Amino acid sequence: MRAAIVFDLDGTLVDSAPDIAAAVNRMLDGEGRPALPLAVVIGFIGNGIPKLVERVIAHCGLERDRHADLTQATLDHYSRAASDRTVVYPGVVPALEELRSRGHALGICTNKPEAPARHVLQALGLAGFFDAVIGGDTLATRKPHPDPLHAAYAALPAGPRLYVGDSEVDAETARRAGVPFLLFTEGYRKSPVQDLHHAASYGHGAALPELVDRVLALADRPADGF
Ligand SMILES: O=C(O)COP(=O)(O)O
Ligand SMILES: [Mg+2]
Repeated sequence: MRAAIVFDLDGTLVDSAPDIAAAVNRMLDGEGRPALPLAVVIGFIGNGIPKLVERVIAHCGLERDRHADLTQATLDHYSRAASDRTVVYPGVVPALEELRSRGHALGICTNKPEAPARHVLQALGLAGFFDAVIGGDTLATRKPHPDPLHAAYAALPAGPRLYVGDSEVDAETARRAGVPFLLFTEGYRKSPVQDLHHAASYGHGAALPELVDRVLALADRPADGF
């Protein structure tokens, strides 16, 4: 069965938080503010850069009416260094190779803006796996709105659909799109696994190909009601 499998990017395929935190901290440095620890910035990731900056502003007590220019400054810093410290999670490359060799079509639906998302995919050697890349600024809406996910499937050949992600936002997006969700448990999730609506979960990329088979087989049985 050839499926259309769409992946989230940050915290699912790549550990990009160190570069995101570096961009935030360069912006804060420009404001004369101290750097934030990585763990704090990770807690702000998931809804795209504008929301991330809104959370930084609230956390640091910066002026809220600076949101537009602080977002632009963060994006500028990030765009200049989006792949310096970002790494692909273990097992992801062989898993993507295996999924492609089984004939599945792969896509990306991320809240990261599309340009840096494409840059990161290219720089880390992942771009060739994906036939669709939808970023946080590709459409007028972003996750958890289901439209970006629908747009990713629309750009792939028809087939059973799966979404793979790491966060509350991804689980909610899949739920709203009516698509089974595979949860990567080692990304930037904030709540316990059981609080996220998901069909299956995994903690290492190597588990993905078999898990995809299992969830596709389940989804094929109408009584399971995904
Ligand atoms: O940019 C973000 O906030 C999150 O990006 P993601 O959707 O790839 O996890
Ligand atoms: Mg993510």
